[in-house]
Amino acid sequence: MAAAYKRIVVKIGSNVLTQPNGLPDQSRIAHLVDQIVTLKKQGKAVVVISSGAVASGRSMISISEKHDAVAARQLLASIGQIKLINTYLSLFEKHQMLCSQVLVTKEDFRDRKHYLNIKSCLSILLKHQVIPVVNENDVVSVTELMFTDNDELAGLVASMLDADALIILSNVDGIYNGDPKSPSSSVIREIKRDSDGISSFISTAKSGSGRGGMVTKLGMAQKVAKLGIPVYIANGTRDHVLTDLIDGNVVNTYFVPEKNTSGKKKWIAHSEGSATGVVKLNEGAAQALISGQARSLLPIGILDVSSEFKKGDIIRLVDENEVLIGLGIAEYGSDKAKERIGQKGHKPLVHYNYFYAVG
Ligand SMILES: Nc1ncnc2c1ncn2[C@@H]1O[C@H](COP(=O)(O)OP(=O)(O)O)[C@@H](O)[C@H]1O
Ligand SMILES: N[C@@H](CCC(=O)OP(=O)(O)O)C(=O)O
Repeated sequence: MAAAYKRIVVKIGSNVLTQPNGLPDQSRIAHLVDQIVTLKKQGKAVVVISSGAVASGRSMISISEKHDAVAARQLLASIGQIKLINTYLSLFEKHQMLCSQVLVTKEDFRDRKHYLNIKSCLSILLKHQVIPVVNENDVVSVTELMFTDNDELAGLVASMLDADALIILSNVDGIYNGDPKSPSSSVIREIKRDSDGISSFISTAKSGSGRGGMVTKLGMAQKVAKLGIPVYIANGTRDHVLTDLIDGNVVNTYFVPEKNTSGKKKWIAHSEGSATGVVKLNEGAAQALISGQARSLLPIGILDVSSEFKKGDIIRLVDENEVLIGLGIAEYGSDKAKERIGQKGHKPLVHYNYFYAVG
């Protein structure tokens, strides 16, 4: 099955690219590039989401403790990203292949127009057989404007490109059912929508230079699988991991995909940050929307419209207890929605084609 994938997003964590002493691991990067080249030669399009700018920078300059953490990260990423991308460039050039640098911030995905701009940028690169090497632009992304980590960015890119698979390479074989270092723990081989209790196995411990840890990997992987894309977490420090994974020969955690969803739903799923309005639903409407059936939100199910929005905006739909149940595109603005609260006979505020249930 995996051998049939045509478009693959590969996320490489900082720890995969860094030696225990913090210096970039040139031979590992070279080995990963070799494997990506093999996949390219099999006719697959590959997009790389590569962390490692800060870790690379750390190997090049020492900075005193007195600088604040944000400024230090900017300095390290600014120096390190150029080093990192140069490493990729020279390695791909040895195989007569072109890679490119795509640096993004959360802001670049803030609305549909910006989202489509990035999508068309990646599409033209792929059309020209270029391997995009994407990273967050850490020099300008600070604090609340940042992605949680590159796992979030990778999930967004895989969804945006409707990838056939997302492969997350970290420094562990997958998600363990306990402490990964304990001999009594083993890798959970398959995670489905109804797999319970996985998060209880995950500690907030991170590897040396990682940012989000396994918690964000799990959340993101479940979301992407729910949108219809298979996700794999595997060990990027193992030899031949990418090619073996595609051939089905390596230990990993596999997230079973659900039914594939439309491009617009995938965009909505990743747009919570750009939602404007909040609409509160009664129990019946909330249940109907999360039932998994094709149900639209009619005004009769609305209890309250608590902030302004325009037609076409992404809005948050919450239940009676203010718990977020989903995101949707508003078919009309908040003024009309307020006038129609609790009334029959009006068109839906959110059509089911443009609703994404968060649970
Ligand atoms: N149950 C678990 N299974 C696997 N890894 C876990 C688990 N709980 C916590 N972790 C930690 O998550 C780390 C990987 O996340 P992270 O440090 O963000 O890596 P990356 O740099 O690849 O993004 C592992 O090195 C491990 O220490
Ligand atoms: N953008 C940062 C990486 C942030 C990040 O998410 O790191 P990781 O958890 O190792 O994937 C960098 O290039 O250093």
